Amino acid sequence: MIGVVQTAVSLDVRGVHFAYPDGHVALQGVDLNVPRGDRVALLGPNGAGKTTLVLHLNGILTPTEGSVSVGGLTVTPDRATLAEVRRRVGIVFQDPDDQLFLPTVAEDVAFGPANLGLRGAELATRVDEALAAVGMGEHRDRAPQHLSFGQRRRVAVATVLAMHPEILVLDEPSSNLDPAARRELAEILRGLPVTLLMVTHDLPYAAELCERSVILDNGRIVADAPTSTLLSDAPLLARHRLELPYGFTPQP
Ligand SMILES: Nc1ncnc2c1ncn2[C@@H]1O[C@H](COP(=O)(O)OP(=O)(O)OP(=O)(O)O)[C@@H](O)[C@H]1O
Repeated sequence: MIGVVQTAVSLDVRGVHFAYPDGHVALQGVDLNVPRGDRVALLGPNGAGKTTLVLHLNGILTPTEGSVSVGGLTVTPDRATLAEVRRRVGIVFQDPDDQLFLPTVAEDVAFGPANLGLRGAELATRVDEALAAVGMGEHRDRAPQHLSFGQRRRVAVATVLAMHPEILVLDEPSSNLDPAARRELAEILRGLPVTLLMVTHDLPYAAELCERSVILDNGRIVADAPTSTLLSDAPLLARHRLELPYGFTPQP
């Protein structure tokens, strides 16, 4: 087992409402509890509120009503709490270019732990382990902008793993990956001993990686069940604009 994560803590979202400054109500009373070590897929149509919910998990957004806690720590907007929450919750955004901005892969991966105060051998070990976990060690001295999209996605995952997060949140990790890169990323994610929350439109990916799935629609959780149960419910999927690829049958 790779040594990049020490503990996994649970996520507790209670009664979260959120309205954007223009008044648009994006979340309308979301409850979601993820026990330690579980892997949960967050499904739902465009505009359902998935990214808005993710942005609450490390305090980028603050609920209008309700609360979010991470391993028992309630997310509040004060600096000390936010620093600890962001250490515990690592978010891999959909576009890796949002997370890569330094001249080399190794510098990008070192950036977060260096900000936590790590230096020298300890920092080097973090970088080596995170790059090894995503199979990108040999690319450490390359410029991120010269890598393929799938390689940049892996490096973005490494930048988050290097922080030793307890909860890993991924926003559409399989999008724009070729079939081999998609499968390899699934193998990497399956091997990580973290609590995992994955936003995805890729229902087979949810089935492959997550024992449980929730559907968010119109700012509300409308289903929460084992992934195979949920994906076998054709009327439920149709009601929430979710479609299985042709020929895919969920395995119990
Ligand atoms: N900055 C903003 N200001 C106002 N409304 C916003 C803002 N960002 C998102 N919204 C609205 O909030 C709702 C939820 O958006 P969100 O991006 O969370 O959906 P999503 O489920 O992630 O969608 P997708 O699958 O398309 O990524 C949408 O109706 C969207 O138009």
